[in-house]
Amino acid sequence: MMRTRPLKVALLGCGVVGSEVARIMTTHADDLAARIGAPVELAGVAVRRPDKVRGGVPAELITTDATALVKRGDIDVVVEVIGGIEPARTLITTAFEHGASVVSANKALLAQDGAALYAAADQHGEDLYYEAAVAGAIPLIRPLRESLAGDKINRVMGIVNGTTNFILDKMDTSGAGYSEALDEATALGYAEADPTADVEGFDAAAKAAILAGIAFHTRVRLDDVYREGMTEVTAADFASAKQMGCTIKLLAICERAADGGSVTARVHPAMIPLSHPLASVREAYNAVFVEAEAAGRLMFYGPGAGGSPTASAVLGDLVAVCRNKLNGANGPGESAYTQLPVSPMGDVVTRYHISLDVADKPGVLAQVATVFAEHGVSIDTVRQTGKDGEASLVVVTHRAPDAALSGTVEALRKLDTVRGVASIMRVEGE
Ligand SMILES: NC(=O)C1=CN([C@@H]2O[C@H](COP(=O)(O)OP(=O)(O)OC[C@H]3O[C@@H](n4cnc5c(N)ncnc54)[C@H](O)[C@@H]3O)[C@@H](O)[C@H]2O)C=CC1
Ligand SMILES: N[C@@H](CC=O)C(=O)O
Ligand code: NA
Repeated sequence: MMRTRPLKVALLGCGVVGSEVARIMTTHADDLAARIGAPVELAGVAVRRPDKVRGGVPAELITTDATALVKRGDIDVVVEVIGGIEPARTLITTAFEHGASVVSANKALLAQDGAALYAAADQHGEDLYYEAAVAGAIPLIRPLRESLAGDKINRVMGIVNGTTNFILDKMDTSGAGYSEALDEATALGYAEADPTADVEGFDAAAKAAILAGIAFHTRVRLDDVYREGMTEVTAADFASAKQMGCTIKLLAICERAADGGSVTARVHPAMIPLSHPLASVREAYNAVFVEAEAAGRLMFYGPGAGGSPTASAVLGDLVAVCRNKLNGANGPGESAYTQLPVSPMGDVVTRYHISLDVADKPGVLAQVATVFAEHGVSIDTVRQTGKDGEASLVVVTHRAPDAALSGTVEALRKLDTVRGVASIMRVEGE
């Protein structure tokens, strides 16, 4: 039976995502009401620039006072799509204090203060949903929190940043320059307000922290995630990757240790074979593999960024939260009971692709091989090309602890015959 009194929604932020949320709420109002069992009404929209024309949003709903909006007392759900840490954090906790549940797309905040936000939601009997925060439109958070809640997840690995995937894809396929591709991604609404968050890997690291926390029922914060961005990936790296039958992707990898006693979370560029499903993830699409004990290997794929796809995830959460409100129920809260420590990157077992500029003279190869052996790192393949007394040596290793691999590289740098380390990249997906 349809309730006649509408559920009231406050929208904080009306940028790339917020404007699409407002549009869909308006154009799909009847369907949303039928699915929820009550009408949903946009009761206020907090913006920073009130003079900007916002088609479809009635002028009387616009306010620059987000705090007053969340304190109104008649708001059922606050949708936070302004981003950043403050004032988003205070607005969300104020919303809980004033009887509203929250839907947010804010991965930066959730990765930093998720535990405190969950605690505030729990204290006030409200919901905190954030499907849009990881991998845009792709249903991933709710499958992990709900559908897979009965299974044991051992690994989550994938592409979780649309902007960097877009840039790497353009560099790989059309030879586009980094800045040109970044400008295009920004114009398409994929990039963060400060795109450094994307290209330096902070956005993906925040998502990795969220995914690891949910998957392994523990607390993982942004600072626990090893992070390397993609700004140093060059055309030469792509050429090297091609010679190996690989491409380069920025990956987020969260793993439970084999003994189950710890977890790791990392974000870095990596070479992956062209035959791997992640290699064919193009443009701003995201794809995430989840490996669970009983379920086996699952793959989630779809648009990972952009206003409309992200709004889809926000609207899905809005419907769920509204249903909970009507039923007097709550969705799942934080599940961090395992309290597993997060191990450092040095303990992670990986493979390296190392490209060295060396002197082309007898004994160099043996010298280089000795350094690998001294660090307990086994070599898989070596490729040498030489010209005019100088040579390029490409070494691909077998799996070894990251600390041993980085120690090897440090020692190689000290050899007189090694003129320089042209590139180092991890190899994944084999
Ligand atoms: N754009 C995308 O593809 C995706 C974005 N997200 C997240 O969604 C959130 C919003 O992202 P976008 O819409 O892309 O950003 P945006 O920068 O286009 O929009 C944010 C809006 O919030 C407004 N704002 C900032 N502070 C405010 C305040 N105190 N009061 C009222 N308005 C304020 C800004 O003026 C801006 O219009 C961020 O947390 C972002 O990380 C998540 C997934 C995908
Ligand atoms: N800037 C992010 C937006 C979605 O989370 C991205 O590019 O993936
Ligand atoms: Na999602």
